[in-house]
Amino acid sequence: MSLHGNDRRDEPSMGSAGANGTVAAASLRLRLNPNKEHKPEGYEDMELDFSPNIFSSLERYLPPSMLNVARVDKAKFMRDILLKYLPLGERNRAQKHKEYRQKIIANYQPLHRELYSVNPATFFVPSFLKAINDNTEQSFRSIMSEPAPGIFVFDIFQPDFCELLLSEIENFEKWVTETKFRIMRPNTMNKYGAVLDDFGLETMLDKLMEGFIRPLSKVFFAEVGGSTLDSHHGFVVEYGKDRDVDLGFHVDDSEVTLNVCLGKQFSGGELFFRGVRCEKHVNTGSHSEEIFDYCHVPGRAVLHRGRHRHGARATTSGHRVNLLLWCRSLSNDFVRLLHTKLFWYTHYSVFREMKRYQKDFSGWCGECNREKKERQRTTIAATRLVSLYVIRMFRACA
Ligand SMILES: O=C(O)CCC(=O)C(=O)O
Ligand SMILES: [Fe+2]
Repeated sequence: MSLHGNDRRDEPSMGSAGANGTVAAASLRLRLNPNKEHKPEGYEDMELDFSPNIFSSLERYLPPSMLNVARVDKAKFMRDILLKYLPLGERNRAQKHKEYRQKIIANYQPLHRELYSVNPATFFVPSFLKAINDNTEQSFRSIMSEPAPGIFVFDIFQPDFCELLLSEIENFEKWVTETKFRIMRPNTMNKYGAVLDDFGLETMLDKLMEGFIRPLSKVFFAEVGGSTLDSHHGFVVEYGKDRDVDLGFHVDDSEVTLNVCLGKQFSGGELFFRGVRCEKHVNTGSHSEEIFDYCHVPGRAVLHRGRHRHGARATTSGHRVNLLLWCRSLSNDFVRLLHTKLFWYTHYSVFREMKRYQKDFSGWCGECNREKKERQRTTIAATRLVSLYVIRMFRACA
């Protein structure tokens, strides 16, 4: 079992927290709880080291005195805090990656500019759009099926959008071949595919996550950080002849994963799911009720927890391209970590690191859940035994 990740891991380092609901980070202080009334600003148009969404969600943790200062000062304040806890190696890596991206963006000419910002009416099928606009659990359920617990399936993209995106990807790959540019693949398990964020689609995908996937995750995956998704890794995987064949059993480096088939014609390539597991239980066996296979349909999305173990079977003919959006929750957990003295941060999810310090994930890990039930059964059985014993004692004395 592998963590299907594109990022490295680092060890936590320690620091100190203040006593009054704010964190002393040298002279920098953040609130312990977010100010829910405060409406954060957008940071999309600014040159920042982290995703604009992270700044928007972190803004709710600013001390009251900072809330009304100029946006650029708020951004600087938050950037300083984030950089302070980003390990040096990680900071260098992030800088190199930024330069890599800038080189691509300066040289690659997009084919379909209309893809680079979200246009709901041309991107999404009307049923999906209506459900998102209605924004209720009932409206979401009306367009979704849940063929296995925690796996949601629904139509999302219009065929024309899928075609346009496929042709943009082909155009990018043509450019890569012609210029012999050495691109980074989406992650360690793929030899093919491309990172959409690297050639200009990051802002569009951020909007897709923020406006269309977070509302769903807030309802269905709140216990794993679904309501605070604030950054993503967006890429396509490609299977078929001269491409990847299949994908091994893994968990994603995400809190919530959106997987949409863009096309084209293919057979095989089914996803197989085998239950949700925390870090400790990731290699445990699966139970019959956790076994679920799913066949991809172009334009259709599968939404699941990143910790829902899965893999993809061989694509036996044709060519399959899927869009993957690994959605992550960084800032809220970053603040909580500051307050719990675990002053540690990298641009991948701190939420998952926190799990190393927690023990019971029975809310979503199948195995923790079973262990908890087992503990409850044992406790009940023991209590009964003791009661029986006491009753017998009582009767014997009477
Ligand atoms: O091929 C697929 O549909 C699965 C891809 C996947 O699970 C991943 O990239 O994390
Ligand atoms: Fe995956």
